[in-house]
Amino acid sequence: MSTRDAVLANLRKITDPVSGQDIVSAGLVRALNVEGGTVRFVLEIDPKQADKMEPVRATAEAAAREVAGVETVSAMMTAHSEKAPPDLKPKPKPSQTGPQPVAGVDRIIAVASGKGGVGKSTISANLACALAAEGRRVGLLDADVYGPSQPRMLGVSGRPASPDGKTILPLRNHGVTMMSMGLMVNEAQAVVWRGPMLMGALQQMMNQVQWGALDVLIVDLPPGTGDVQMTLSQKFVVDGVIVVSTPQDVALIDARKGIDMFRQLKVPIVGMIENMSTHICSNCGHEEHVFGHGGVAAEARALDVPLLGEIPLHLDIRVTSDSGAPIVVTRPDSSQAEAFRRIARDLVAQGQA
Ligand SMILES: Nc1ncnc2c1ncn2[C@@H]1O[C@H](COP(=O)(O)OP(=O)(O)OP(=O)(O)O)[C@@H](O)[C@H]1O
Repeated sequence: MSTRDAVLANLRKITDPVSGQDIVSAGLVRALNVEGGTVRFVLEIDPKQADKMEPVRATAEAAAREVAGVETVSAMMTAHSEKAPPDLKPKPKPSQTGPQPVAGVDRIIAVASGKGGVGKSTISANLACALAAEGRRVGLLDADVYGPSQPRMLGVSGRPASPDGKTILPLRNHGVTMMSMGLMVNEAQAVVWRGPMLMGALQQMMNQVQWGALDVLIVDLPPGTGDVQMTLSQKFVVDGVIVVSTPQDVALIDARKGIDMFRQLKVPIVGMIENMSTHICSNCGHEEHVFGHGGVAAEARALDVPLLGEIPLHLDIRVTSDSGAPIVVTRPDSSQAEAFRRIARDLVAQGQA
């Protein structure tokens, strides 16, 4: 029996609590894909049943893992669609193993940081919205499984649908097409994810999400130099990476490590952005250098990479991000928004985005 048939046989032993049938006969198992020891599939469910179905997903994952030769399993849940026919055909193996482009996507720009909490997601969201305002067709993939924040920042929620069982429909707001790994996995599960599962999920996000025709896909990476960064750079043609840092020494040391890694992976460095550069008091407009100022500019010079811009630390940037409409959308004429918009315009002018 092939691994695929053995996986299906095990999945047939699991009952769908909604229909009472086994989950394969009930048509819940979609996009089953076996590649070497890695098994991936989607459980297509009614979003109202998400809580009830989470144990089923976990059981299905465990059942697939019991099959001899299977090392890693990733099962995701997507919203149910009445029209979807079951799709259990194996996908053709990619002919090449080097970095691949993503269909319909002109450029992929990653946004990285060495350290967490330096504002990488805030910058990704604002840049995406600013590029959309410049008329670019923009996608934003939140690849930060450990702390997905783009659904909150762009004000979208709900589980993405999969109308054909093969592709996943992204969400859209503020002119940006968005998908987050956080919308597919629950956070408690994501924190224990390791290399192969992350790799599988990232590949699914890049290849199975219907991005449509995009001028640029921005990938908001997790902080640091881990599996997601490596997989993205090795499996996909990443046209450039933007490294975000605060001016503090600790953040800069980690940013330098990040730049070293991307250089080794042969990903071009688009430049660095200094975030929380100066603090502007929202009451009196007084400027203060809370984390020092100019540290990133000096580091960029030392590393011979461009400094793309400096974003002030301002309460409105945080409040607008937290409320689901980034500052470039809510207050496009403010000086804070202008800091992002200038970077976006420069990226367009340089042909980067
Ligand atoms: N320039 C800024 N001014 C004010 N607040 C900011 C600024 N940049 C980011 N923040 C706030 O700092 C917090 C961390 O930002 P964000 O989530 O973007 O960081 P991150 O680097 O993506 O973090 P993580 O590593 O956890 O993914 C958020 O509450 C955000 O609103």
